Formats: sequence, structure tokens, C-alpha cells
Amino acid sequence: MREIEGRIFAAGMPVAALMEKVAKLIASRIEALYPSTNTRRVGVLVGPGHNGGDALVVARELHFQGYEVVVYRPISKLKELTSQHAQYADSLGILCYEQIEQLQDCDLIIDGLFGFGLERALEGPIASAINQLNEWSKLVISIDLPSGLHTDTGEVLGTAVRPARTFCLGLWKLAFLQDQALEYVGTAELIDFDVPLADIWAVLGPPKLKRVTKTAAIAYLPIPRAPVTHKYKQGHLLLICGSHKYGGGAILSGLGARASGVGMLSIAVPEYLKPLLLAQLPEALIIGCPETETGAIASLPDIELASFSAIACGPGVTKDATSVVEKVLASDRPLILDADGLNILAELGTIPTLSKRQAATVLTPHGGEFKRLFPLGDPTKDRVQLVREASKLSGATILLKGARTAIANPSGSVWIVPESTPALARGGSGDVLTGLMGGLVAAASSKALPLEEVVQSAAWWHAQAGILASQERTELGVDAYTLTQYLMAVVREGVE
Ligand SMILES: NC(=O)C1=CN([C@@H]2O[C@H](COP(=O)(O)OP(=O)(O)OC[C@H]3O[C@@H](n4cnc5c(N)ncnc54)[C@H](O)[C@@H]3O)[C@@H](O)[C@H]2O)[C@H](O)CC1
Ligand SMILES: [K+]
Repeated sequence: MREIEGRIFAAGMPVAALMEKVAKLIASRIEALYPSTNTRRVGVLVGPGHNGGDALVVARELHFQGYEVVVYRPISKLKELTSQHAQYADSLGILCYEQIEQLQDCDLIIDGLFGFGLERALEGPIASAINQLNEWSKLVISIDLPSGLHTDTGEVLGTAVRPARTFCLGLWKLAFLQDQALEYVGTAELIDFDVPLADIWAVLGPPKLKRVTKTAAIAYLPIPRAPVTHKYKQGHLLLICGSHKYGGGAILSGLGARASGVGMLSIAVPEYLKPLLLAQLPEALIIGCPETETGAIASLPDIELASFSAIACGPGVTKDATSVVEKVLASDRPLILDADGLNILAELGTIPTLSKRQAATVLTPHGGEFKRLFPLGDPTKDRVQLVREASKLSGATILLKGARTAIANPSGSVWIVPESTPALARGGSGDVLTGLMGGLVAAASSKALPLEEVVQSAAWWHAQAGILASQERTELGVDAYTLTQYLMAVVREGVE
């Protein structure tokens, strides 16, 4: 952002003019959201840099719009432009304090302490003031970024403001897509101040980090179908799932695959589960498999793996299905591995095993599985960087599940699903995703679509179904079976 901004300034845009433009946009949003008729007194936190400068321009504008504005300015040494705005605010009679307590009776607090210029952990009186502010539980909105968060990793540096809303300026900062920042940022909104595309490209090159959008996700769904087609042209998925211990996972993946519209669905399960699966999914070919003593799939009976368009393996298989996982890894079919499929892979050795594969592989771990697969660091920290490294190391497409699911391909590109719901944090919802994705990958295989685009599409679809279901049924009403019932509605709304 700093480099992009530098190009804009070098091209002739005055710094002060950009600050005016940005701050006016912020002030208008505040006026629209919190009219002065019911938000009388506004406290503005002003830091030493241009984040503080933005805040002072907002303070000035709100003052002229009839709000009663007071400023908290803990650091007296300011950057030049910020200092000029501070001087002008003083001249208008806007009161300025060095103690946060003076803002305790405000109806709204605007946080302009630090933006992307935060260099080190917050400590001392400023940290105490932020902690005090958080304890008040007032309505707070942050400019650009909650003060105290690292712009890229989203890590809390010392302490951080917890606003109800954040106005991110210009381009989404990476922090907004990192799980660890989410409980701080509140509702995030982008204030678009017309950053020229040429400057973005000049600094970032072709986008290496993408927010998954509805348009992109829908574009990689296998619709509309060709008017003349047949079932095998729409893909044939082999799902390998289930055990005596985990029977439901097989059904849920099957229902996920059904929703993908895949042309043919074969489901390999332990022999004992066969009648159950047949009853739930009459359209599927159910393959009953020999079982281990523990009730896992011991081996795949005589089936030609090469006859499938894709294989998805893992939900409910338990860690005793090692030989089956070895067999699918040795196949030359696009493969999605999930759940215990991943734990078995971790034991077999992730990187040496995957590098032998002749077809594309997708791994869909949650944080715990990721850690076992790739001992790269704490997956709750900089998830974007970790998933990128893991994909490069393994040569597989990796989908790291979380509040902001991140998908990386081996060339270093990362996709992030920017909207989801905590309603999906529930047993079985991952099984649905595996089936859904498997169906889409199978359907796409004949069209040579880039695998990671299909994966992002599946992840978006799954998240949107969760959102829709939780809107209708509350966050408690989205069990995995119900989730499968909402998948169709998402696509129907998307293509309308
Ligand atoms: N392109 C844009 O997005 C625009 C951004 N604007 C705003 O400018 C800030 C970034 O401004 P900058 O002056 O570079 O940084 P900050 O205001 O975040 O703060 C830097 C300031 O703070 C001092 N400092 C850093 N860390 C600490 C610390 N731990 N304790 C105390 N002091 C610290 C540092 O020395 C500097 O003096 C961006 O976020 C936007 O809000 C433009 O106004 C419009 C375009
Ligand atoms: K801020």
C-alpha cells in the first residue's frame, strides 16, 4: 500500500489532497450511519502519523456538520501534515485532551491512532488507554485498521482497539483476511478512493492474492450444461468414505457430491454401510468394500481407478484405511484428500508421497490437520503465508479451513473466501465440502479447468450455503445435513 501510495504521490497527487478525499468519504459514511440527531458527542483518537491526519480531517468535517467533537491526542510530536490539521482543529475550538477519560461520555469514538505505519508493539500509556477504551464497550469505529493490529498478519501488537466497524482505505489490507484479526475488526467496509489499477499492477504484478467473489465462483461451476451431453461427460466421481465408527460422514459427503450435479457418483464404503448408503443415495453406485477388524475400509475391490474423472477420499475412513489411501495416492487421477485421509498422508510423509503423484492433488486440512501435514509453524498465525509455503513445498493445492478459508496453488497464488459464518463450525460440514468439491472437480476434469479455480468455487458455494441457512435458521440451525439442503438455493440465486 505504501509503495502504491508513493506512486500516486510521485505522479502529482498531493498528499494533503488524498487525505482530504479519503477523510471526506469516511465522514460521509459516519454521517449516514450515525446521524448527529442521535449521536451527539464524538471522540476522535489521533495518532502521530497520517492515520491521525485522516482522523483530524474527519473531526473537522463532523464539527462543521454539527457534532460535538473532542480529540484525544496522546503523542504531541506529529507528522507535519497531521500537525497542521491539529493546529486548525484547535483554532476551531475543538477540545484536545491527553487523557482518554475525557472521552468517556462520548456516543461514538473514532480510532485514528495508527494505521499501516505501526512499527512496534504498543505499550505504556497508549496501550493502557486502548485497554481502558475496550473496557468501556462503547461504539468505536477504526480508520483503515484497528490500531494495534499488524497490517499484513493481523497479529495484535501489544494490544489493539476493538471497533464495531472498520473502514479499510483504498485496498483491502491482508489483516482483514486473517482469522486472528477477525475478532478485532468488526464489520469491515472498504472505502474506495480510486486507486489507479495501473499503480496496483505496477507494484503487485498480476494478482497473487484474490478474494473469492461470487462472479468468479459461479464462472467455474459446470453450468450452463451443453444442450447435448451425457452423464459421463459430466464427470464420474469416486468417493471413498466411512467406517463402522463414522457412517454419517459417508452420507454427508454423498449428499454434497449429489448437490454438485456430477454426472455419475460412485461411493466406496465398508460393506456394512452399503444398505444405508443405498437408501440415502439411490442414484449412486455403492461399492461395498472388505473391512479391517476395526471396521475401516481394508481395500478397494476390483475397481479400475483410471475409469473415474476424480477421486475424493477421507471423510470418516479412520486412520486404519492406510492401504486405501496409498492406493489412491498411487493413481493417476485428480485426488482430494480430507480428514483421516490427511492424517494417513501425514504418517506416510506428505512431501515425498505427493511429489510422486502424476495428477493434481487437493488437500483440505483444518488447522490441526495442517500442523500434522506441514510442521511449518502455528497455523493460527499468518495463515496466508503458511498455506502458500505448504502448497509450494508439496506441489498440491491446499485449502486451509477457517473463518477465512485460504486456498493456495503451487505457483504461489492464494484465494481467500472473504465471507463465511461460524455456523459452519460443526461436525460434518467438512464432509459436505469434500463431496461437493469432488463432484465439481470430476465435472471439470474433461474441460481442463484450472483445479484451484474449481476449488475456490466449491469453497465459496459451501460458505454461501452456510450463510443462507444461518440467515433462515439462526447460527444454531445449520447442521451438516441441513447445509446440504441449502446448496441448490445458492446457485439458483447466483445465476438469476
Ligand atoms: N493509501 C492509503 O491507504 C492512505 C492512507 N492514509 C492514511 O495513512 C496511514 C498511514 O500513515 P503513516 O503516517 O505512514 O502511519 P501511521 O499513521 O499508521 O502511524 C505512523 C506513526 O506512528 C509512529 N509509531 C509507529 N508505531 C508506534 C508505536 N508502537 N508506538 C508509538 N508510535 C508509533 C511512527 O513513528 C509514525 O510517526 C494509513 O493507515 C491511512 O490511515 C492517507 O491519509 C490516505 C491514503
Ligand atoms: K486506526
